[in-house]
Amino acid sequence: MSKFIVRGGNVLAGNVKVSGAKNSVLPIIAASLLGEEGVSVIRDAPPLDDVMTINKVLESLGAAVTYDREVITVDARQIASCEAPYEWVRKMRASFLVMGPLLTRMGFTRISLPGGCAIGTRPIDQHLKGFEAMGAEITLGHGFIEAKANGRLRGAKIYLDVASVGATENIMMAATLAEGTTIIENAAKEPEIVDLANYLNSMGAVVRGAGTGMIRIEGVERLHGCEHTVIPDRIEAGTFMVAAAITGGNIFVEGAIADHLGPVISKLEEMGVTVEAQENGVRVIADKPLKAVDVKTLPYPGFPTDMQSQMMALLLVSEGASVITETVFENRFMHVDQFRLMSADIKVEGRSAIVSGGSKLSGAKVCATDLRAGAALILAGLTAEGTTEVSGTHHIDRGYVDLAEKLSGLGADIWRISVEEPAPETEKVSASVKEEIPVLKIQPSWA
Ligand SMILES: CC(=O)N[C@H]1[C@@H](OP(=O)(O)OP(=O)(O)OC[C@H]2O[C@@H](n3ccc(=O)[nH]c3=O)[C@H](O)[C@@H]2O)O[C@H](CO)[C@@H](O)[C@@H]1O
Ligand SMILES: C=C(OP(=O)(O)O)C(=O)O
Repeated sequence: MSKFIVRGGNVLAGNVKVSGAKNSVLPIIAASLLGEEGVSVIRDAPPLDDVMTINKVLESLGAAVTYDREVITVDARQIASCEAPYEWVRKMRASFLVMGPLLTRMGFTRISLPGGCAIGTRPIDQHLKGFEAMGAEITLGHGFIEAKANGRLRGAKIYLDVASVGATENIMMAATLAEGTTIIENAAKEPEIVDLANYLNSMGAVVRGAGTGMIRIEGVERLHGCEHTVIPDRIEAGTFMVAAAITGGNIFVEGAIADHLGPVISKLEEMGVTVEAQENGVRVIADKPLKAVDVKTLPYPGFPTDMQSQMMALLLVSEGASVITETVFENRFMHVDQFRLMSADIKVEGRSAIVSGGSKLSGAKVCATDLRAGAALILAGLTAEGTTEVSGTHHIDRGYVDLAEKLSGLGADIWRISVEEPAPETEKVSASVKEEIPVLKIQPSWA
């Protein structure tokens, strides 16, 4: 177990490079199960714990997977099992994305129910509705879902009740090998959907309209491996943009695609931050006091829910009161209690949080309740008075590559310590002090 230790007060400046997008690479790795011929080569695959998990899922299904210096190869010519084991699906909901590829290619799949998580119940009804419309028989029981196709899946017209990212991806993948045409209406429009569609098309699929609310897929007989480079992670980029703003800094976020970050850039500009879109990235300069703004999360192209907690950290140090409304997940304010430990003044009323900004945050011992909450607490720690200790780092490692190293490269006083486990709260504190180590490149356990 480990913790991040952050000493607040440094102004961040310099250049930071964004890694490949977690939310692109995960469905893309799942999609590589569709390749009956050849091998897939996926470049700019970030060394994240989630990537390790989905690679393990593929291996458990019989695919051969290698990972070397951000390049993944997947040889899925032989599939030995159609069952995604509980131990992996429990760790990461995106494991459920192997369902569409397995069902359409193998005609059968059995997968553990992903269940809820810290940010909401996260049902999968829209995924299943899509598979059923394509002719699959779905059975649920004993914590598993079984899906069976009698022959090939059939193309269908599917209207999603919510523009779900995962359901759009799962159905799109299933439709690539279905007989005939599938149309997904009210499809999610996220850049990661477009990246997946580009990958599928490179495999020989025929997917049109990705990035709009209507996606049309013409089924083909077979798909093959291909080469693909994953898009930069817009949420990691947004997190560094907030790091610049919260410390009054000047950061060039290399690789950030301004087009993917429209609402985040707009909100930062409304607050008084200067954002310059450049050819290979985005420069963020914060040289004046920040103004409070209201934020409402929405599906893309609205403000991303995955940036909500980081934005809350920023609004805590801005002048005035702001209202943050979370419309995507029903329980994504778990970080509020942790911010309160840092002397934040936030009231939650239903789906809205009223943030009273302008007072100095104080360093405290806090815990990441989910991935983005962890990043947000680190951001708050960068500006807080004194030292902040952030535990729950396993959440952060799911989605950020070398976060402490990248921030310290920009001048932040942040490092990671290992902590002995298990121990009662009081003992953990002394362990953390005892085992302080300088910033070093933390290798993922599987590298
Ligand atoms: C690996 C990945 O890409 N994760 C992202 C993906 O998650 P994920 O794909 O799980 O998110 P969805 O877009 O599916 O969820 C959005 C909303 O739809 C609801 N819903 C979803 C499916 C369904 O069958 N029924 C249903 O009601 C969910 O409970 C949620 O309230 O998009 C989210 C929303 O941008 C992001 O926060 C996650 O980082
Ligand atoms: C919620 C997130 O991811 P996941 O869907 O993988 O839990 C996230 O990236 O913030």
